[in-house]
Amino acid sequence: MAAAGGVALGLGLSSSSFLSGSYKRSSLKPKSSNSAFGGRRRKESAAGSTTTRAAAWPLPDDLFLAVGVGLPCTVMECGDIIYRSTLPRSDGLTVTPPGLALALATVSYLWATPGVAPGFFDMFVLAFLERLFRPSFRRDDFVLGKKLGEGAFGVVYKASLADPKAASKPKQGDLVLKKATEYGAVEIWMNERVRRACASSCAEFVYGFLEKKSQGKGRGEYWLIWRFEGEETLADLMLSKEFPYNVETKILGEVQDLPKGLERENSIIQTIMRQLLFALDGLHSTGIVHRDMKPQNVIFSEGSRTFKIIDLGAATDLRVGINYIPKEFLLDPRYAAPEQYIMSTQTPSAPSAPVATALSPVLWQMNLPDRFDMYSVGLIFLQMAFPTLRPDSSLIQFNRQLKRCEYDLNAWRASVEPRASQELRRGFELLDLDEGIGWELLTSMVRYKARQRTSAKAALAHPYFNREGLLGLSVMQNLRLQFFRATQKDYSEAAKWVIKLMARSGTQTDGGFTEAQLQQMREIKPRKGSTQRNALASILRLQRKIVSTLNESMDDLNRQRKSLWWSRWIPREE
Ligand SMILES: Nc1ncnc2c1ncn2[C@@H]1O[C@H](COP(=O)(O)OP(=O)(O)OP(=O)(O)O)[C@@H](O)[C@H]1O
Repeated sequence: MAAAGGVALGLGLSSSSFLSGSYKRSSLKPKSSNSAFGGRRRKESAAGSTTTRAAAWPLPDDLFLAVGVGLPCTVMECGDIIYRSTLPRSDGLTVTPPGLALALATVSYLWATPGVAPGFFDMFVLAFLERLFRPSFRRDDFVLGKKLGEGAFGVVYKASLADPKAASKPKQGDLVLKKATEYGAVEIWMNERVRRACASSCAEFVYGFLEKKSQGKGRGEYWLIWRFEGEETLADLMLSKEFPYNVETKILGEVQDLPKGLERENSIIQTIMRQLLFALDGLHSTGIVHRDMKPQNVIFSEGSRTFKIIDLGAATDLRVGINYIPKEFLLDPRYAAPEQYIMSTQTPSAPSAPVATALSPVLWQMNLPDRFDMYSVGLIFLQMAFPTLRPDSSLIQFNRQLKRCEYDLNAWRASVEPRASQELRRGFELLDLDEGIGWELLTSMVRYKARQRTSAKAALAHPYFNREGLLGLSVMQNLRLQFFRATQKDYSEAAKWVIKLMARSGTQTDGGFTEAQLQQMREIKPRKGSTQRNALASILRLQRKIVSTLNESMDDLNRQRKSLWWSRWIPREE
């Protein structure tokens, strides 16, 4: 009966692995050379097209038992059933070109911005560990100092620890405390995410907690704690007449031994821009879009001598779909890009966090949401170069002018340059240094179409940040510049040109398109009166309605699911 037991165990295994098991060769001796088990033939089509194979044993009472299912030997390697040496080796992986391509594609997808694999690691390992070792604080642990600011999302104070000697509390030094009135939990999540993914991009976050209301009624308040980075924001520094020289000493620790002038100012602005883009690239690479980039939200960190980003209250984490609501409208009109939404309005609200993470590279590539911040940084660059555009009123006026020029900076320049003031002309001169490389970078950021704007990573690789300017570019850097220029071109103009060309040369006999046909291609409108067309239109309308209803119900479901998911991460009341 040992054989019967063995057969039962062997169900579903291929005959090769089956035979390398506990059978003794003698007990399996076939009666004929082409039948593995003698007595019965395998149920296998001659062409090998069937995948079902029956194997049976003669048992003592001529009883046949057990059926195995496996691939036919025409498909898989079975080897000679008697001599093991002829069986295929089971020593591991065979690398094939399609397999390798598939593996590479999978790895690139998992690591493409904003990063599916790092996202899962962050969500299920790092965030979990951080929660275990999180220190605990209460509002009473701090003494509030002067008010630093009050915005739409809360009140910010300078603060210090009530008992600096207390164990398990953060190191000495001043802190910043924010009592969040809105989106407190989201801001805590964002800051914790940034601390794990790109700590140097933003002000150092210490902790966030939920404090019960003193009377025990209501939801309680969220408090956020950061290390105090410094007294001045970029906005404060830009207000000074000394800008950008007032930043030079802060960044370098000393004044450069150079005469004051455009070259020196340009190199200081370059350093500020590099630091800003570096910080922003850190956020974008991890799937966070700030949505409120402005000089007021860039603080100079005295400790690291760099500019850091603050105020993640309006930020959105597209890796896990947190605070991402397509219909939401959150922006500062002075610095906001012309598009109202960072994601297409056709995109439904993000699904549950793990699903959102898995799909995030697709959504990111479809919408390029980071380009919203790039427009704002472009405006900061513009304000640094043109002192006249620094006051709010001038920036608002500039925005109006740019809108009139259809967001084309070159058109704006052409309209203002002939009657420009001395100060405005100086700004153009600064950006025109090194064959206009600064102007080129600026125009690649401030564009109407998000897709045509450069990313923070590409901007950092721009030759503007090369110290010696264009003349000092190596062959590789020159190639990179050519590539950058090629990717920045507006190909819609080229498409229009091709269409025009086709119209001119096209005739029906030549097989080309006539002007009338092209017009039809441009605006395909349904003709009236066709019953077939009307029926098709009704079906399409119905289909659209079903899809939008489904999306809305999915959104509702996801909102409920997400609120459950959220409760795991939001700090509980202390
Ligand atoms: N880590 C920090 N170190 C030093 N100062 C800080 C820090 N964080 C915030 N500040 C100061 O507090 C001010 C307000 O901070 P923040 O912008 O985060 O608050 P807010 O309530 O969201 O304000 P708003 O809505 O106006 O942007 C900042 O302008 C800055 O001067």
